[in-house]
Amino acid sequence: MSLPGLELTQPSEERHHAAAPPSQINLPPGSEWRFEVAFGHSIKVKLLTGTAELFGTELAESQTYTFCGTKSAIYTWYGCELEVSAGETNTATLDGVTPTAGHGAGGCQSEYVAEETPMVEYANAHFALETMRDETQDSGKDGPRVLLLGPENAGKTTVAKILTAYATKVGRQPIAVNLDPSEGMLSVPGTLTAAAFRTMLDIEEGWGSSPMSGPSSVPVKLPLVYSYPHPSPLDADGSVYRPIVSRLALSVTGRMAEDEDSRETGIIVDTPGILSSGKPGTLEIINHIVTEFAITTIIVLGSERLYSDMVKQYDNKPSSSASADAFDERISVVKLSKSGGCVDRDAAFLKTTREYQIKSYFFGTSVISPSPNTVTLSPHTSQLDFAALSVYNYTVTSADDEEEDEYDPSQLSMGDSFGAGDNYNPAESDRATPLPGIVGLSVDPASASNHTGSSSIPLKKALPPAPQALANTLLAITHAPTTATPAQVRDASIIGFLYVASVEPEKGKIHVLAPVGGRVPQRAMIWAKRWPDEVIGLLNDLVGFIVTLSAATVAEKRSPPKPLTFGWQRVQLLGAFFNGVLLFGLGISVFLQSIERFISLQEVQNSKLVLIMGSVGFGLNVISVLFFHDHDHDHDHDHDHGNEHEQDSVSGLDSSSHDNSEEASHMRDSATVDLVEQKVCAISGILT
Ligand SMILES: Nc1ncnc2c1ncn2[C@@H]1O[C@H](COP(=O)(O)OP(=O)(O)OP(=O)(O)O)[C@@H](O)[C@H]1O
Repeated sequence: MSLPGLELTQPSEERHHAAAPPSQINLPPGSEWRFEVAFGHSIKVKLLTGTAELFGTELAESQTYTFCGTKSAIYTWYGCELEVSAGETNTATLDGVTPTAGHGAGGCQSEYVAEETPMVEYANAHFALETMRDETQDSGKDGPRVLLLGPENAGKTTVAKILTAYATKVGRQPIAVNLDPSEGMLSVPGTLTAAAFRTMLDIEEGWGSSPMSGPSSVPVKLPLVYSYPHPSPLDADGSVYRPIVSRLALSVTGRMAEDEDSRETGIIVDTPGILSSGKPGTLEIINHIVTEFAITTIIVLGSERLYSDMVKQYDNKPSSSASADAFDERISVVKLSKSGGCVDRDAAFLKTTREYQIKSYFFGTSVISPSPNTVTLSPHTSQLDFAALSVYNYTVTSADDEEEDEYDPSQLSMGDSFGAGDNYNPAESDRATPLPGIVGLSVDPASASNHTGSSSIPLKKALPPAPQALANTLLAITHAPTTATPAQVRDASIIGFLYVASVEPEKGKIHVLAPVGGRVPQRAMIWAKRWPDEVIGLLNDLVGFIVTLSAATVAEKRSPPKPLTFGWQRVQLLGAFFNGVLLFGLGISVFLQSIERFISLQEVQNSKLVLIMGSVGFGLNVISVLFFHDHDHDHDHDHDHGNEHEQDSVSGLDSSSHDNSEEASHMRDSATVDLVEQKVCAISGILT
């Protein structure tokens, strides 16, 4: 909307694309350059001289890094010079966000140099942890287990990244754990993850990428993912969150027991800001995490009150580790300053970030800004019979939203958690033993039994007809078999995700987008009905993006030519064979002509036959090449062909291959082919 005379119109395309000239930024030692870039616009940053790091990960000199939709900072210990220039402005990236280039260097919305930073404190925290790690080598005890607490936007994730990056830089292998379902670490939002970091983090991508994101210049990390499709840990009074945290802690402890490097280095746990809000139930969840991960160091950021509470509750108390008594292992509570650079991210920015995480899971990082370092992926569409799927849905009440789902415990089978063959014991898994010496946080046994009883796992199987609400949401494919009990489904780790593009209840079909081709694994799935929020028209939004990419990215990346289908390969091989015969025949013919007078006429006739055969071969080869291009072109635009492609992907690979994540990643790598053709094909398939 515009007001006449005030020129409050939408910024023009020209203004979007007006590239600011490259700026040079000189950073004195111990300072940082803070910058904010809007979604849809990108900036390019190059380190010209000196050394610099982004949240602990060092920038390479003369390498161009592209940033888009980010609020970040580049710090230097010894001083450096940066060159900042405008990148591309992509108008077809993300829905609901108008790409705007700001007035800062390179089109940043905001950018400035800050000389007061808490980086020395953070580095000291790292060296203190290093001292503890060194002690583990001699004594045999486990490395430090660090818990980061603080309100929202206090910089917890940033400190987790810095401590992880510094640890990997000195050759350690920390296990980073993300317990914040509102943002995914190496995964989509709505998950709790853990990953062992042996190699550097990704400057542009934050934590980096997993093998499911395709090839990457930075070594990929393999995360362990559990589904928690709720925005807050307090949903259902933590009765869903706590068992999943226990499960994750069990896996992390198991890894530490088997991996000497991880055991020595320890773990770094990032938490959601709501745990530090003082709301009812938050202290119980903090206690659960401290107990399950046998935390030894609690770092509090940006809240004096929380720090004081934590000191009272935990400081100098023995940790819950089995070896705590033997080594006299005690918890220490530490306060670190919140960086002045921490910015509040509004709801729209966070929503767009989540959308980007989901889109990039399926389409690659180039979905946000095509650049040489981004990856373009090619997901597959398929049509599934809903009745053949085993889809589970959490039927719980949100902390913020009282009217919710059809939670009716009577509908949940009593045998679900204690059924034959199910050895799950909620008393063990859901409740952590309170820390010795810690009082005041024990949970009321009545309320505990409310959530640990056999009928309390609020997971219900979604029965046909397929609910319309499935559209535009994610399905998490678990490792649990389709016959698993709700407890097993909840406790199972995740293989991958499907995006439900549309639902046809009358036909009992759903159209899904999968990161890899082939048959969808026959496993139990968890429907992310509540969280992450709907991503409307994931496919439709991308049509414009694909067109843009066809000109920019595909040409730039010079992707390898699409391999021929087997039938056309045979035609071309035949043509090549005839070509060979032609050349050979030509040679023979010339030879025979030259000695014609010495041999019989019949042989000369034969040489002419060879010549004709060769000509036919040449013609066939030319036709096959021409036809291949025609076919390729048709493939892009023909709806029917899209349907054939869809059928192929449904009846393709056996599901067992999906169990192995490395295999899946390999499949994913091989699926990184010409985007334009495959995407249009996928879209034509999904729209019909
Ligand atoms: N020194 C800094 N300069 C510029 N931006 C920063 C700095 N430190 C953190 N930020 C940015 O501030 C925002 C909030 O930081 P961060 O995500 O680390 O907070 P958090 O406590 O983990 O938040 P939440 O609890 O909401 O997940 C992020 O976008 C982060 O990149």
